[in-house]
Amino acid sequence: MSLPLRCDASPVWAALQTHYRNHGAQFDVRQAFANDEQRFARWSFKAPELLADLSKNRIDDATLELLLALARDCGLEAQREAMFTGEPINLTEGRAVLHTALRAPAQASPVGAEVAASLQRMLAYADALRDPSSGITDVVHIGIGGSDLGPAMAVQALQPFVAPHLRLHFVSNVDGHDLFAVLRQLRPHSTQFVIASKTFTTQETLANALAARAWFVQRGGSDVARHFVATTSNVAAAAEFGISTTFGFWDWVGGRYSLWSVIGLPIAIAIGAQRFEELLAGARAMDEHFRRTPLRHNLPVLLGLLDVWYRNFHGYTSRSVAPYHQGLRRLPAYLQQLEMESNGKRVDREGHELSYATSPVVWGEAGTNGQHAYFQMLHQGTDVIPVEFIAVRQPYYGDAPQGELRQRLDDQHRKLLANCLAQSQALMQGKSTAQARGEAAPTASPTLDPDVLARHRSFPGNRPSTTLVLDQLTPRALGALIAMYEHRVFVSGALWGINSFDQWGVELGKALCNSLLPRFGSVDVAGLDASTAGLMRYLLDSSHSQA
Ligand SMILES: O=P(O)(O)OC[C@H]1O[C@H](O)[C@H](O)[C@@H](O)[C@@H]1O
Repeated sequence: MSLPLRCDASPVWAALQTHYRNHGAQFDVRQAFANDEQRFARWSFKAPELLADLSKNRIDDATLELLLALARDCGLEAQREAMFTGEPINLTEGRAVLHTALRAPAQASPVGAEVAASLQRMLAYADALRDPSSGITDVVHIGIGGSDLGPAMAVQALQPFVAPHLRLHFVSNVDGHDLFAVLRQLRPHSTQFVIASKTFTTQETLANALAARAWFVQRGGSDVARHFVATTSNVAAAAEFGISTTFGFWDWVGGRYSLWSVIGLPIAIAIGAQRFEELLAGARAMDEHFRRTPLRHNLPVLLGLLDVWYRNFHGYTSRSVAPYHQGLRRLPAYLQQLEMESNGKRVDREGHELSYATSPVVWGEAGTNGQHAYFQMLHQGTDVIPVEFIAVRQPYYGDAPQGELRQRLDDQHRKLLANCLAQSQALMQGKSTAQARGEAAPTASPTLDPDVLARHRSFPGNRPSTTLVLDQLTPRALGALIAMYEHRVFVSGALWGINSFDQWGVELGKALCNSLLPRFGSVDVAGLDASTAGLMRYLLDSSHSQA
C-alpha cells in the first residue's frame, strides 16, 4: 500500500476549518433538537451488542459529510484493509498488526491455523486449572501495561461469571507493596502464578516474578515448574528465567491489543473456555461491522471522526469516559493505554512533525462516583470536555439475589441509569442565569446580590456527550465494546497519518532508569542535573527520616 494522504494535505481539511469557523463553533445541540424531532433516531447507531447515541454531540449532516470526505481522502478504507490483511503497517517495528486474526475464523486468515492451535492449548489449560480438582484457588497474574490492563479490566467486568472458588489477583507495579499485599493472602500450594510479558524483558514484571518465586520457595512451596507459567512472545527468555510451561504468541500482536491472545489466560481461567470464546465472538462481530459497514453507518468510524472534529477543530484536549457500571471501573485506565499510547504521537509515518493535535487525554471514573468528584468541572469549568457515558440496560449479579434484596438492587439499577441520563441531559441543557435567578437558594448569605448568586448557579450547557448502551455486561458484549474502541483509535490515527502501533515514547524513561539505578547504591550523582542529584541525595539520606 502506498502511503495515504495525511489529513492536512487534503483540501477537505481547510474546508473543515472554514466550516468550523462559520458553523461548528456556534453549533448548539439544544437548537439542533428543537429543529429536528428525529435527531435521536438519526444520530443513534446500532452496532453488534451496542447502541450508540451520538445525538447530544455538536455534529450535523454538513459536518459529517465533510468528515467522511476527509476519511476518504485519507484512504481510510484502504488503510483498514491493509491492517486486516496483515500488511506491515507498523513501519517503525516492521510488523503487521493482526490482533483481529486472534478472533477471526481460522480459515479467514493466513495465521488462522496457528492461532487456533494456540487458543485451544490455552483454553484446555485454563479449564483444567479452573476445575476445583486442580487444588488452585488463587491465580496471581504478573504483568504490566498491555500485559495487565486488558486482562485486569476484563476479569473485573466479568466478575459474575468467575468460578466462585477462584480469586484472581493482578500485580503490575514495580512497587513491592503491590505484590506483597497480594502474597500475604496466599498459600503456595493453592496459588498459580502467570508471568505475562510480551518481551519478557520488562523490569517490573521480572522483578515481581523473582520476588514471587522467592516467596513461593520461602513459604515451602514445591514444584515451581507447575506453579509458574509464562505468556510471552519471547519463549527463550521465559525458559532462561526457569519457566518451562510457556504459552507463546506473535510479534504481530501489539501489547495493548493482546488480551485476545494467550495474554488473556487469566480471563479464560476466570470465566472458562466457552465464555472466552464468546468474548472473541463479540469482538469478531465488531470486526465485521468495522470492515464491512459503509463509513456513514460504521460506529468506530463515526466515533473516530467525531474525535478528530473535537480534537482538531474544536480544540478539545481531553475526553472523559464514565462507565455507569462498577464492573467497568478499570475501563478508563485500559483506554488510556489503548488510545494515548497508540495515538500520542507528534510525527507522521514519514517522521515529519505534525502541525495539528493528536491523542486527547482520556480519563474517567465509574459513575456515579465521578459525579461526586470532578463532574463539577465538566458542568461549570472553563474547558469543554466531551463525555462518554456507558450504560448497561440489565444488571447481572451471577447468583440471582432474591426477595427484598432483589427489589432493592433493581431499584438501585434504575437510580444508576437515571443518574447516567441526568448527567448527559444536564451537560446539554445547562441552566441560564435567568432560570437560576428564579430559584430559591436557601443556603446563600442574605446579603449576597441575587444576580451574583445566579451567575454561580448557572450552567452554560451545550456540552457534548455520547451514550453507549449495552444490553448486559456479558463476555460477548465486552468483546464487542473493546473491539469498537480498538477500531475507533485506528480511525483517528489513520486520519492523522501516524503509526498507532509503536510506543517509542516509553523508551527514554526506561533507559534513564537503567542508568540511574546503579547510582543508588553509592549515591553517585556525578554529572547529573541539579534537580535529579538533589532529589537522589534527599531520597537516600536517612537523616530526613521521621521515625
Ligand atoms: O508485555 P511487556 O513486553 O512486558 O510490555 C509491557 C508494556 O510495557 C511497555 O513499556 C509498553 O509501553 C507497553 O506497550 C507494554 O504493554
